[in-house]
Amino acid sequence: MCTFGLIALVSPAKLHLFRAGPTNRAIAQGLGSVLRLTDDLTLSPPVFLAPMAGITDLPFRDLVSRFGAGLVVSEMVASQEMVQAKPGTRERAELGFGHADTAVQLAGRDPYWIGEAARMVEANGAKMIDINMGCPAKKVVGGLSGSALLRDLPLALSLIEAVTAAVSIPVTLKTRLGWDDSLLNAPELARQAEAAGIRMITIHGRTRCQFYKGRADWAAIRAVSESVDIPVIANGDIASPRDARRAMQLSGADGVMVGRAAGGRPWLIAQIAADLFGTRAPTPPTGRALVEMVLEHYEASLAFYGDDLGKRVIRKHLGWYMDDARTAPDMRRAVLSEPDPARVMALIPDALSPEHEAA
Ligand SMILES: Cc1cc2nc3c(=O)[nH]c(=O)nc-3n(C[C@H](O)[C@H](O)[C@H](O)COP(=O)(O)O)c2cc1C
Repeated sequence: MCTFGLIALVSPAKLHLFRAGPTNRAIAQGLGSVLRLTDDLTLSPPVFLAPMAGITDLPFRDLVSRFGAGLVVSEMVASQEMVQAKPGTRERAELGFGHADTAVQLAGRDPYWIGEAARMVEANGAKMIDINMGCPAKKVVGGLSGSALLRDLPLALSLIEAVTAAVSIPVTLKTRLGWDDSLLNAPELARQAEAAGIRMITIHGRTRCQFYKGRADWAAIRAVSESVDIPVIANGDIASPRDARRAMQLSGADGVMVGRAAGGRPWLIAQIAADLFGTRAPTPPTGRALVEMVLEHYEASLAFYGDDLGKRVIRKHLGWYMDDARTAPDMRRAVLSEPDPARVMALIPDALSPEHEAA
């Protein structure tokens, strides 16, 4: 099932669907909803699903794509581990059927391995590669990848160059405002990245040392928007169309990327896009339609990972679906503690029904 290499071959290219005009920023802020990354690749609408390890796997990306998203990004894939086929790594880069609007995100600290991984991802049929220079986790930073690269721009640049030299598909970058308040060097990194061929940059409006504390500073992203001509995407704490509008205004960015708030609400990206860019508004499912969607997500997870891992991975999504449905605590506990997938599926209709809402 997780046949890296086979699945992607049948992804139809959903490119060239929109006409793009002269400059990205003018289009995104004025005429409409198209970002041109290269002559061959446009993204529309510029409202994207953020990469989230353990969350944005193929079943979830697929669901979000079906509601509508200009781009969905895979979980971060460690380059060397992927090339060496370490268990679990290649599944993260799976593209699935029918969705060309997926970027595979690579993390790495060695130009050789990240270049090899990029070649592999392109050969598998990906249309875009994103490089992770934002992950704050100690394990990643300790290995000198993720946001640690903000403290070593020459290494960051050599990784970017290794990827852009290895592939002909567009390469993008995701990072933070800087390492800490005394090193807010995202604009410098963005300028160097643009010169090295990066086609779009996403900025999470926090520093590495903030991890996820405080609020994302959308206004601080403006320094990056004003430093480069490539599209800039604002990220961090965007949970509604109102937030997205404000983030775009304050940051001067060309689009937004939404992470945590999409958990349990796979339609949120499409809702934001409809509000900001006038694309087709999704109908958030309720009642029977919601139950069917959640059951389908559950089954997709079991099919993708196998029952044992699948039932564990999907549990956090079930928790978010139940948060959104305001499921009563006892019912919630029953669903989340049930080990048998068939019994979980039998409980889902009740758990998501209004009678089991918390008082
Ligand atoms: C559980 C989790 C996993 C994440 N994994 C990744 C990742 O693999 N790559 C990455 O660039 N960012 C990762 N992020 C950061 C998100 O992409 C995003 O930048 C951050 O959550 C802020 O956006 P949000 O407030 O919309 O969630 C992760 C965040 C969370 C919460």
